[in-house]
Amino acid sequence: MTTVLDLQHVTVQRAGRDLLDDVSWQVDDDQRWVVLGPNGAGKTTLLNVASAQLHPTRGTVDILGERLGRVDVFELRPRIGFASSANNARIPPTETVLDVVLTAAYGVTGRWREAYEDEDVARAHTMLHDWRLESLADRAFGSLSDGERKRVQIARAVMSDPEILLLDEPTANLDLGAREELLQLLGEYAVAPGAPALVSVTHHVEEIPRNFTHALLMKDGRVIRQGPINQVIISERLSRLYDLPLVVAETDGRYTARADLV
Ligand SMILES: Nc1ncnc2c1ncn2[C@@H]1O[C@H](COP(=O)(O)OP(=O)(O)OP(=O)(O)O)[C@@H](O)[C@H]1O
Repeated sequence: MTTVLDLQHVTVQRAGRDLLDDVSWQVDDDQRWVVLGPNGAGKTTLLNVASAQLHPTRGTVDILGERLGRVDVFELRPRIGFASSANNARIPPTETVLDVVLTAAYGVTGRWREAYEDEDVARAHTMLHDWRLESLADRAFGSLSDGERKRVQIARAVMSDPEILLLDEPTANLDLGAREELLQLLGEYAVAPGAPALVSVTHHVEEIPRNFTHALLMKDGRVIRQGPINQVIISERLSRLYDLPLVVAETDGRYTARADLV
């Protein structure tokens, strides 16, 4: 077991506000985390720190054994997979799905004059197969549905064989079928041999994939609770998080929540 993320007393201040407030959190390589919390809780800010995009105002951040502030982030970032809708804007809409995934091997978006190794092309096809994108290989990224784009973002993030994979709301805006398809893939990936540590931000307990092991609850920039998922995603804890009486249930590794307002 290796610790891949280690945040100690991390505070991020912007415009006089604490977006993160004294956050301490450790992720080991065999753990799969879900991060849950209301709008504005600081979840995306936390992922931005964990992906070496943002430095803390106070506290220490070690990612893959390297201390932020001491390491060259341009060497560190290729070791971190980060799939987020915010990255969509960087992908040229005319780029083919195959090229969107393939260019990840070179840390660029937009194919230009790179010469690709056969090995990389073969790996890109494997990624398309694993994330059920093979039939879309030649389609322009800009022509895809939201569900297809989400899978392309993840395939791209996984292409460079990251040591930690961060997912920001991977199932947001998906219809029921697309959501369930992606949750199935993520649940399988969570236990796939050689899969990296996973951290997935979500708004809904229904969107937690199977086989996730840990949960972190956030509110107002602070960690409210963290630990093994079956001790955190429970009625009492979520009711406190959302200031609402909630009934949380787990069936076959999937969760549901509803207000208990009868
Ligand atoms: N650069 C910034 N300057 C000032 N405030 C910011 C900045 N970036 C984010 N915030 C604020 O910090 C808070 C946390 O934002 P963040 O995006 O991390 O929350 P979140 O939990 O991901 O929210 P959501 O679920 O709505 O996506 C929000 O109130 C947001 O408005």
